[in-house]
Amino acid sequence: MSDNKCAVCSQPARQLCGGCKTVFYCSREHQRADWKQRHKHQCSCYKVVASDTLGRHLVATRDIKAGEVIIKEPPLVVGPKLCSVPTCLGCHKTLQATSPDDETPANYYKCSGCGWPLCAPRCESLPQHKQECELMCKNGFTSTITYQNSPKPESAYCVILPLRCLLLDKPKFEQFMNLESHLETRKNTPLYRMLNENLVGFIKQVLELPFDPETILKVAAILDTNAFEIRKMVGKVKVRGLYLKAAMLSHDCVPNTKHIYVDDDFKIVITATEDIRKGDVITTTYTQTLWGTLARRSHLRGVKCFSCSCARCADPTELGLYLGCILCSKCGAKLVSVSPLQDTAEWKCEKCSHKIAARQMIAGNESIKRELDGLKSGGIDGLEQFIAKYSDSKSVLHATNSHLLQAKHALSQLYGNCLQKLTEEQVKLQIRVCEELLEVADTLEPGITRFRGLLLYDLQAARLVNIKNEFENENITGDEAQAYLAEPMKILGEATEILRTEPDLLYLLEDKMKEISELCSF
Ligand SMILES: C[S@@+](CC[C@H](N)C(=O)[O-])C[C@H]1O[C@@H](n2cnc3c(N)ncnc32)[C@H](O)[C@@H]1O
Repeated sequence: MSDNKCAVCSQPARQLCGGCKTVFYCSREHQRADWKQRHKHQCSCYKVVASDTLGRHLVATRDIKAGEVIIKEPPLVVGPKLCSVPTCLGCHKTLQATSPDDETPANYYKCSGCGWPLCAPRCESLPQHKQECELMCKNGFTSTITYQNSPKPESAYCVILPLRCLLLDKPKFEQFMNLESHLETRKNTPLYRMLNENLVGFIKQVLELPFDPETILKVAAILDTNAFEIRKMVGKVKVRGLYLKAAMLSHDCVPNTKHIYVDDDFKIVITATEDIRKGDVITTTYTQTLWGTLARRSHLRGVKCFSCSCARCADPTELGLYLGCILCSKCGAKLVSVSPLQDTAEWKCEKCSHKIAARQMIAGNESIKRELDGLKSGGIDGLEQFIAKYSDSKSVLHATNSHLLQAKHALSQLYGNCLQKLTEEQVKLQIRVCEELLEVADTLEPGITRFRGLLLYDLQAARLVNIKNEFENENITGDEAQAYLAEPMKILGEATEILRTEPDLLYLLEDKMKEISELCSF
């Protein structure tokens, strides 16, 4: 006898909806009736399937249109990252100091129970903090985090999110523990040796909870494998959240969805960025689009414990963009890996017989990465110099090399924030850089992605400034300027449509629209 009940009459049922495979019916009649009334609006457009390469993953059960919401769900649990700047354990905003006056220096508000810094008394009683607070009070634990002028990441936060998982009610905890952990692979890493001391010690000795070390470490490993990094500009939120359905999304280096976080409870909304056909795998990315294959695969192995073999990773040319490649020192053609899914494979020139070893390639990449990382915080000048140096005809980097693209992306963002102050040359460079990045985005993050939306915006804004400059320099007439304005304005419409699906960017959109209407009023 089946335990499943008909969604219409609650009688025992065996017939499963073929679309979402989650709802049962006792008969065809009840299935048809329910479809018309309710289920066609609720039937999910994906199912969870398993394969040897991807493990459990999501597959589209029907054609999905770009812009369609695939999943919207609240988190099972939310909390600070393992090492986090002081963050409110109630509302999860990055903490602001209380306003100092003559008698009281700047400080954080501290929870009256456990002493962890919070925004204000109102955050003490929020449900996500209550249970852990009572437990810490009962065991006499008080946080020692203090206010610092320039807040630094605190590793003390590593205990909070795993503790919240351990405190989930039984059915939720069981669902959580059913997720992939890769615990055996993680156990011998420096991070897990640290967690074995600090996290296990805190849960067992300080809080005296009856969990064995294996379970505690598995909780941390499940979080590392499945949690999403939640970022919200408002309140500078930077925490982690675990979503049961979204955790089933597999990775692809050219994903077909994007996600945003909405409402105070950080619901995740997964949206298709392109049309997805019935039977296609629904994917997200766990890594950085602008990194080359060696860097992406090494990152995925380190943090997610698998070796990616997606179409982009398997292609020595990375879909024709050659992000991870350099130029041959002998003939100037491109050096590509002879076997991109083997990180130790040598790199060979596409034209001549020149070869270099993988370790040389890795060392070269690391050295340029260090140079670029040192510049990113230094502002416009450093990035301009880096781009000029590596765009030189003698450079080993080509226009779509990963390091150059990252520098161009960082520069386009800085330029975009001060467009009206740029020199005419800088405006022209911004146009070139945005055009190049857009070509890359069209291949690697196609469709209605945030990356494309912001680039379209910055490109059109730069084109408008350029038209204004040309008009002021009397290179074009007023009528010509008005005619030239038509195209950027049309493309701005497309950018606005994309960015409308990103509520976090709405205020940015308003600022940019104001700037653009000022630009157009010449
Ligand atoms: C967030 S979980 C996804 C759900 C998981 N597959 C499961 O069965 O529970 C991430 C894990 O899925 C697997 N995975 C996801 N994308 C993959 C890919 N492109 N290739 C190989 N494994 C992948 C890896 O084991 C990874 O650590």
